[in-house]
Parts: sequence; structure tokens; C-alpha cells
Amino acid sequence: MTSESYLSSLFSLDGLVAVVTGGSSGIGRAITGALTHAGASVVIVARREAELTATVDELTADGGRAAWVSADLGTREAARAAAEEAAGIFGEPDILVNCAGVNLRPPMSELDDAVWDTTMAVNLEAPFVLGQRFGPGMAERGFGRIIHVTSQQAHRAFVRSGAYGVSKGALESLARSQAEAWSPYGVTCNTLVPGFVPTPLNTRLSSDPEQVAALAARTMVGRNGLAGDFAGAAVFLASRASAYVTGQSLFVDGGLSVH
Ligand SMILES: NC(=O)c1ccc[n+]([C@@H]2O[C@H](COP(=O)([O-])OP(=O)(O)OC[C@H]3O[C@@H](n4cnc5c(N)ncnc54)[C@H](O)[C@@H]3O)[C@@H](O)[C@H]2O)c1
Ligand SMILES: O=C(O)[C@H](O)[C@@H](O)[C@H](O)[C@H](O)CO
Repeated sequence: MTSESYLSSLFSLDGLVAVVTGGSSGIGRAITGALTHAGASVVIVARREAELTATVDELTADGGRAAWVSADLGTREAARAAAEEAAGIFGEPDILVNCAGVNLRPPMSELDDAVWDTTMAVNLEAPFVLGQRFGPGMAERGFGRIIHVTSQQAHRAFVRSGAYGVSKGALESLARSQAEAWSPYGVTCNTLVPGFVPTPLNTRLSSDPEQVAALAARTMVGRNGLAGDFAGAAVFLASRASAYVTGQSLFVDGGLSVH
């Protein structure tokens, strides 16, 4: 076996179909690019049509196969409808990446029902609905990869982690429950845990140079994350290379969580 075919047998996503929520922005955009480069056909589910069209155009120009579904994942009905539409494009997915998320950050005493409900709907319930729609089929076909993007705040309290940390903690738990149910049938379920990555999710924090520098200093690597830092980890968790890795949290955080 040549080195090339050895690597390909481990990491190639040729012939596989992926659904990536939030795949046209930030970390999700980097993951979408990585999966298409590795050979997967990717359906991006997010809200803004202009951004979705531009992303799919870029991916296609790079030789990738991609399409989009525009949906607001803020209700279970919309998430269900988006899953149906996504499955109708390239077929039932082999890979599901739940990357769409919101972080509204009110102080704990001001955390109201509206913030709680939106946070739970997008960060937790949509991943649940998509997992219920696609997981059983993956198990029946004997191969699947479910990847949820969580947060440091799933594991520790941060300033204003309120509803966000709760949603991400529950998402870690959902990954373990899905892993317990579907791993015997070839479906691994894991989470990717970012550190701090300046993106549209955290514009207020990322436009404060002092806080940005303080967060970088808390890592071991000495810098904050870049969306591209997630490319390798996403391909690994989506590929055959990770067949014996399930129910795990993969921290892609420059050592922030252990410093
Ligand atoms: N950036 C960080 O420092 C950081 C740290 C930890 C975890 N995360 C997680 O990474 C993921 C990606 O975030 P990002 O930092 O790339 O930010 P981002 O804002 O670039 O991406 C978030 C994505 O979620 C989508 N989204 C939000 N609400 C939606 C809704 N109602 N319906 C459909 N799509 C919706 C957005 O359109 C966007 O595509 C999120 O789940 C976030 O919680 C980010
Ligand atoms: O979504 C998140 O998890 C945050 O945006 C991250 O950047 C950090 O966990 C935290 O905010 C650092 O204080």
C-alpha cells in the first residue's frame, strides 16, 4: 500500500455526504471547507441566503461539492423541515456536524425566558432534532459520524455563561447518549470543544484588545484560536480514522482548558 492510499483509507471522505449547520460562518465555514476538500459532499444549513450562496460558490470554485438549505434553527419544526430538505439534496447524510450556535451573554440576574429559550432551541434542541432524524439511518447503514461543537463553558463557569454554558453542557451529554446508543452500529458521536476564536459570535469580546490578549495568555500555545485550527480535527472525527473514538470531547483550544 502506498502512503497516499494508506492516508486515503484513513482520512478520505470520498463518497460521503455531510450536513453542517452554521457552515457558512466562522468555525463552521472552516469545517465545511475541510470536509469538502477531504471529498465529502456538504449541505450547509444556516439562515442568510446571500452568505450561503457565496460560500457554496467558493467551495464549488475550489472543486468541492456543496449545497445549502436556508433555515432558522430556532424552532424544532424548522429544524425538522431543514433536515428533510437537506437529505433530499445529496441523499441521507453519513456525517452530521452541529456547529450553529448563539451566545447571548446576559448577566445571570438578567437572564430571561427569551434568552434561555433561544439558546436552548439553537444550541441544544436543533442538534437533538437533527440527530434523531439522521442517527438511526446511519446506524442502519452501519456508518455515521456525529460531531457537536460545544464550548469551554460546557465544562467550567465563565463570566455570563448562563444559558449558553448550560446548553453546551447538555450537548456534551447528548453526544454521550448518542454514542451509547449508536456506536455499536458504527456511528461515533463526539464533540469539538473550541477555546476562544474571534468570530461574529463574540464581536464585543473580540474587539476588546485587553480581553483578547488575556485569553491568549491563558492558552499554552500563546495565541487564540483561528477557525482553520478546526479543519484537521473535523476531518479526523468525520473519517474512518476515528472509528474507535466515541463519546469523547476533543478540546481544540491551544491548551486553554488545562493551563
Ligand atoms: N468563537 C468561539 O470562541 C467559540 C468558542 C466556543 C464555542 N464556539 C461555538 O462554535 C460554533 C460556531 O460559532 P462561531 O464562533 O464560528 O460563530 P459564528 O457566529 O461565525 O457561527 C455561528 C453560526 O450559527 C448560525 N446560527 C446562529 N443562530 C442560528 C439560527 N437561529 N438558525 C440557523 N443558524 C444559526 C449562524 O448563522 C452562524 O453560521 C457555535 O456553536 C459556538 O457556540 C465558538
Ligand atoms: O462561545 C464561547 O464559548 C465563547 O465565545 C468563548 O470565546 C469562550 O468560551 C469564553 O467566552 C471566554 O471568556
